[in-house]
Amino acid sequence: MVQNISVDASHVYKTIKKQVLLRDASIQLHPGQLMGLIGPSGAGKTTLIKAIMGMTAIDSGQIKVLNQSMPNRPILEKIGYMAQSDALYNNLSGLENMLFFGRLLSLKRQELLQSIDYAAGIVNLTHDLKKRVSNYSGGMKRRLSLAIALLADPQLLILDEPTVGIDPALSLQIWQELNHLKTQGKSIIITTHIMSDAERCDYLALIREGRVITAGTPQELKDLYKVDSIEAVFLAAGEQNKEIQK
Ligand SMILES: Nc1ncnc2c1ncn2[C@@H]1O[C@H](COP(=O)(O)OP(=O)(O)OP(=O)(O)O)[C@@H](O)[C@H]1O
Repeated sequence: MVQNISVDASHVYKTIKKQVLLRDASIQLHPGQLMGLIGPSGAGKTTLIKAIMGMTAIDSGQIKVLNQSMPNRPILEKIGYMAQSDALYNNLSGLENMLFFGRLLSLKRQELLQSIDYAAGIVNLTHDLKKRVSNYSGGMKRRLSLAIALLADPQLLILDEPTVGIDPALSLQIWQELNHLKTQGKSIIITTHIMSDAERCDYLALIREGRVITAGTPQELKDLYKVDSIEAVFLAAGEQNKEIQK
């Protein structure tokens, strides 16, 4: 029987110009689960998610998304991706951006318009869609990028730092929607430096120097390191990793 795994990355290595960006990195994610990748800046979180999507070639290891080996173009279309920096057209309005990116999807016009309506509502941009993106704040641009990632109703959502620059009330609203998407069997990967976001993940993978140094539910990790916050887990796991490297 084929196992139902949304993301199965195993023993992934990636080196660029002699710098090892990923070393023996493995993560697994099942339908309906949300995983948070946390780790210091430059640890390899973005590299890992790009490898998962097949956007960056790996040296060795295996990556499967929705049971298919990556890279795989039809599978890539089932992934909603929000990059760390917003890839938006500043001279177009929010709506025009959504129409542009939406047209790259195989949706009928009516379906696309409904999707735009839904996604703009989730991120609270419905009343700003006619404004030019050059007049958006940083947080509004992040929200528009998230709405674009949601357009295809993707099976897998990959969000690189989704709540940066977003105020707490809206961040809560976005979390409610992510939790709702999970109940529909969607899988979600986020990267974050925000500890309150990390606490909301079903699973966390702590990444340091390209390695997944520890993984588990937030509670499992706190129990494992006998601490009461993810911040403390992060520090304790980092110290332990340094000892192992010596
Ligand atoms: N195309 C590239 N060429 C050379 N080095 C790269 C390339 N892409 C990433 N790196 C390096 O790989 C390392 C990991 O980068 P990555 O963006 O994956 O980190 P990150 O954990 O996502 O960091 P942050 O939290 O700051 O976003 C960094 O040292 C970065 O400089």
